[in-house]
Amino acid sequence: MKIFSAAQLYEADKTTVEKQKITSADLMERAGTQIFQWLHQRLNGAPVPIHIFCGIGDNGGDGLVVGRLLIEHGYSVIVYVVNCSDKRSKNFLLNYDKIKNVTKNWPLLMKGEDDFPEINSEDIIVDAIFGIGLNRCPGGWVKKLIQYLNESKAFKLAVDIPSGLYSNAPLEDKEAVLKANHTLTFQAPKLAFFLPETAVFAPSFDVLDIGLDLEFLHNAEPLAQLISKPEAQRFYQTREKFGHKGTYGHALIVAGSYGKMGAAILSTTAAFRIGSGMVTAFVPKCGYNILQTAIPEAMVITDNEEAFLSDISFDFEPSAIGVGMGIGKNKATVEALKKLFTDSEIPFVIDADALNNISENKGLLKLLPKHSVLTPHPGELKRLIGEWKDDYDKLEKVKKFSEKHEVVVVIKGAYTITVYGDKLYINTTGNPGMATAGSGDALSGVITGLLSQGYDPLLASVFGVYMHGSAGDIASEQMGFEAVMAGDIIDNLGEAYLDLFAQTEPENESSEKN
Ligand SMILES: NC(=O)C1=CN([C@@H]2O[C@H](COP(=O)(O)OP(=O)(O)OC[C@H]3O[C@@H](n4cnc5c(N)ncnc54)[C@H](O)[C@@H]3O)[C@@H](O)[C@H]2O)[C@H](O)CC1
Ligand SMILES: [K+]
Repeated sequence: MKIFSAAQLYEADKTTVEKQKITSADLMERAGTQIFQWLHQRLNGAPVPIHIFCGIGDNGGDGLVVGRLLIEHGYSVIVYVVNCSDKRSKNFLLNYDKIKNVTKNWPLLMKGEDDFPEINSEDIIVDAIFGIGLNRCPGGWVKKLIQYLNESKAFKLAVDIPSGLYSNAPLEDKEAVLKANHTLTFQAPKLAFFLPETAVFAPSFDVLDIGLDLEFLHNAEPLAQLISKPEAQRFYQTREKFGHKGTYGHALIVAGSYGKMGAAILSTTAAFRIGSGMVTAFVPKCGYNILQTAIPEAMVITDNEEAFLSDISFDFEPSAIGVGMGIGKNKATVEALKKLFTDSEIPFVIDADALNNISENKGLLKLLPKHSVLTPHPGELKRLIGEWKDDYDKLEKVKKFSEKHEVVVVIKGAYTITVYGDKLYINTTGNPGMATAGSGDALSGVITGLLSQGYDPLLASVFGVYMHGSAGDIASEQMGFEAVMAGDIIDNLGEAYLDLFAQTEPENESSEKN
């Protein structure tokens, strides 16, 4: 699924109206009707008080449509107009008139703090104050209203986007954004829903299809691509009936140091579980017995040093190399990396201490084979590219870094974002249970294992991140977030493959769950 900018959505809106020969009011009716249906299906006529806060633009217009339809269906509705300006939009005014046909209780005009209503915790708040047309940070009493609503324990449903959030620009004041419990967003999710500083305001959402012109949406270059099951299914490469272990490559995992041999075990196992034909672990001498005992399927080569890596030499041609998990920052290890990067022509997966060593010895970057995959968590990324002002600045810096060094960067987080040149791929699988030691080692093993099977570096990254997250989701469903350990993620990679094509009950809604 594509993520578009606010400007593109306005453009799509315009094209749709022209091509479908409808009015913009018709489109608003469609949007409002979708929101109404979502609520109606869940409330089923329950007499819960619904407070709808409408701004004076088209987001407010959507709120008025929802209000009218709810009133027509007998719900207990109070509509407020957050009267922050006289510049009411055409479709706001049209629906402001229409709502007066269905109720004697005209919308309440709010002009300041004195007009803030009492809201009980069992009530529902519908936030239709600002949508994607936000053009400045909410201030004055409107900001106070947003704060007042945030303090309420009532369920808060945002229309299109939580008010005060820009769809694709940095946050100015986190005190002036509505903290929605759920957001119903039109046609495509907004970039702000996926970035750490702003995602907290839209912790869950559904995408409502309002029938914007498909040709326009198909041809528009998105800000980012969202990776869910349908995309992952397309990435999957079928295993051949007559394949043999050589068909699926020979991955080399260069990992571990004294006290951190678990990292090597996790990456090696993950490379196997994602489908590598063969996996060799290259570890310091102290890891030999550990690896041979823990993973009998793996081959093991050792360094001359007992406790750290100093000379990474091997006598076969791996089809992919993952390096860095638990290797430490010994000087000799830096030299070993230099030689490894210089001698190899195939792209690497670079993780953990290999990233830290690169950050401290930037010359190593130039030695990296093109299309290598770097998998930093936020701390490692900061060491690599320096500080950033906000999430958007971070993405721009990573894009430049990716372009300059011709590498794929996997920014790990709640929504892991894979960056390649100016393209962004946002993953949708994964959960807080995966914030656990070794989860990153598992991911680097997964990506290395996919590379070894012939997935290209970008696909291996995007698909690997999806599969890793999906395995983590299956693990958490079985045991709860807290109990998940990295090994559980790896153990469920098989289930994640099965889940990829499992038959599921068809959804009877035109919405995408998240
Ligand atoms: N294209 C679509 O997908 C459709 C979107 N719909 C809805 O329309 C809104 C966008 O409406 P728009 O009128 O352009 O903008 P807003 O309603 O978000 O608000 C604009 C309004 O508010 C003023 N304003 C902006 N920021 C502030 C501020 N900080 N303080 C005070 N006033 C502010 C601004 O000047 C304007 O007057 C979209 O989100 C959807 O909900 C359609 O209904 C269906 C098609
Ligand atoms: K809103």
